[in-house]
Amino acid sequence: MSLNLKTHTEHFTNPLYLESGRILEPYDITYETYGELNDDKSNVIVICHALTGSHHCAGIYENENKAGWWDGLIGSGKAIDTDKYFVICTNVIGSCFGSSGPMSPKVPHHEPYRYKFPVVTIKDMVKAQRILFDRLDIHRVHAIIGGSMGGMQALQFAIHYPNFATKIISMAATHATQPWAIAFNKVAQESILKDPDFKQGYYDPEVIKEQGLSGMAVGRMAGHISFLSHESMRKKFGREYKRDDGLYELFGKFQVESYLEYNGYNFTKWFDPLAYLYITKAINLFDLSRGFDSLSEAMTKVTAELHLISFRNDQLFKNFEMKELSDTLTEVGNKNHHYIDVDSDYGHDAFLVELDKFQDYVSDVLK
Ligand SMILES: CC(=O)SCCNC(=O)CCNC(=O)[C@H](O)C(C)(C)COP(=O)(O)OP(=O)(O)OC[C@H]1O[C@@H](n2cnc3c(N)ncnc32)[C@H](O)[C@@H]1OP(=O)(O)O
Ligand SMILES: N[C@@H](CCO)C(=O)O
Repeated sequence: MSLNLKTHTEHFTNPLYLESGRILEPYDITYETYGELNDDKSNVIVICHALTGSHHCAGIYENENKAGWWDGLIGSGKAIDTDKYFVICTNVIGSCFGSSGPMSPKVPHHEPYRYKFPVVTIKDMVKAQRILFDRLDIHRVHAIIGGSMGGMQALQFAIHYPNFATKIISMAATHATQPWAIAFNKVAQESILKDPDFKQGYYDPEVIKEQGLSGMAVGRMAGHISFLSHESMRKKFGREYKRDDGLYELFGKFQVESYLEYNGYNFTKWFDPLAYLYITKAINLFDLSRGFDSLSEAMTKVTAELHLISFRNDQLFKNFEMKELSDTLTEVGNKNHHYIDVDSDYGHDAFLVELDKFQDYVSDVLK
């Protein structure tokens, strides 16, 4: 069957009350759907994206050759089967792919918000999605699935909207962002802020897309180190040197250097620097226990069937962080959660790359 990919943007004029006490008003949410909604609306699956992801998680747009970021997992006959399920993925607020973010026009003068955009949290991102689903007249879903920051959103749904999803799968995430991950984000943030072409937030986005922003490129290189692992880099690149570069040229490159350079500079052509600052801030602030006396108290709210998936060699959100969450659920008497540690060397981005290692698990959970 056809994927039935549709992209939409909804405009909201009611205030969105944020965790910080600030208000976002008005705001837009861009989202994508795949498959068909059934008559009793019982076949909805929500997908939540990571730091630099977007609502485009499956299929290929006309005139493009790159598929959505979880295309291997979502589609006709795939683990998240769009012949059966109606899949929705929204772009989070604070991002740069259609939903309101720091470069969106601020009413009444319609100049971009830039630093005037409020800090948003993962809880705010989830709240905005919940408001969208209300508008779509969807009040309960079969499952919510996400990886990395998407996994954080899935967990936030589990404690703040416990009756919204029957099943929740959170992978490559944590219950609270740890200093190691905040440190990598700090390198990226500082590199962006200190780049003179960032112009203290008053850059021209078209110029950045054209010329790149070396600060952001360097920050993203640090990010890539945290998304891979010692083992996967060794497997991917070894000590291989770029063929055309002389070994004793100062700027001759190892393949790993070439990889970081390519992905760092390429990134600045498709992602907005202010959105990177805002979303990394949201990730840093993530702590499921905020607003509760403890993580244990937060976990007592969970009623959905909850699946926690870690990746053995994830260097960003270590596998034991998910185990801690699983142990806490057990301690508070939750009998409806499952934890698996996927045997993978790849590192954090295994949830994007090594689909074969967890797709059967996902499809079994959804049955
Ligand atoms: C989850 C979400 O919500 S979406 C976020 C997903 N997107 C990102 O993380 C953006 C960055 N992209 C990536 O890191 C990767 O493309 C992944 C993780 C998505 C996929 O990884 P892989 O399939 O293993 O791709 P790989 O890492 O080999 O290649 C990535 C790019 O580096 C390039 N590359 C690989 N090796 C080298 C090298 N030695 N020198 C230069 N470039 C290289 C590839 O050609 C590819 O380029 P392209 O993106 O223009 O096609
Ligand atoms: N590499 C992915 C996951 C990061 O957590 C991204 O950039 O969104």
